[in-house]
Amino acid sequence: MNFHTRKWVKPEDLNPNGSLFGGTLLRWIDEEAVIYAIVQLGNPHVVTKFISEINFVSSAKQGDIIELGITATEFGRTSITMRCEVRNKITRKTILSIDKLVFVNLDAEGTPTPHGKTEITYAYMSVDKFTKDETP
Ligand SMILES: CCCCCCCCCCCCCCCC(=O)SCCNC(=O)CCNC(=O)[C@H](O)C(C)(C)COP(=O)(O)OP(=O)(O)OC[C@H]1O[C@@H](n2cnc3c(N)ncnc32)[C@H](O)[C@@H]1OP(=O)(O)O
Repeated sequence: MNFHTRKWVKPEDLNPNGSLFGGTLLRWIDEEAVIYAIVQLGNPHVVTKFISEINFVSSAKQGDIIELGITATEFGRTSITMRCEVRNKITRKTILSIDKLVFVNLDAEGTPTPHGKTEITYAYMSVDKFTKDETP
């Protein structure tokens, strides 16, 4: 799993207990996951369909740097399924895990449409970004 996105937990991200708001973290994950799905499927018309149990394993506090990891686990006909993990960048302690996030590939009318993908790729709109060995 690649942890591409890092976030610095700031005062505006905190709940009244002083730890990272769960809803804020979920918003960051939804955004990260949809960008991943758009890149993998090569289509900007993608929606969140299903998110499985969310396990808030440990909390993050102000000043922590956290990183979001997403990987595709299954390519369906019109859907892509991903797994997500969030961890503390310094300690590597897991903050959250989600086993299943399903996004659906849509046509211009908003109808599910086959994406034709079967495996993880490293290209977007036919532009190769890196080879597998070069991924950060
Ligand atoms: C590089 C960057 C460029 C950026 C460039 C700009 C981009 C700029 C655009 C940004 C975009 C942002 C997007 C943000 C993310 C939202 O915020 S999306 C908003 C929240 N989500 C929604 O509003 C979706 C609402 N739901 C729906 O509209 C309909 O349920 C859907 C998604 C059209 C699907 O309809 P449906 O009748 O369920 O369709 P159906 O054909 O039965 O199933 C479709 C697939 O879903 C699967 N599925 C259905 N139900 C389930 C379930 N409960 N569990 C698991 N899978 C299921 C099916 O198995 C099927 O998969 P495949 O077997 O074909 O692989």
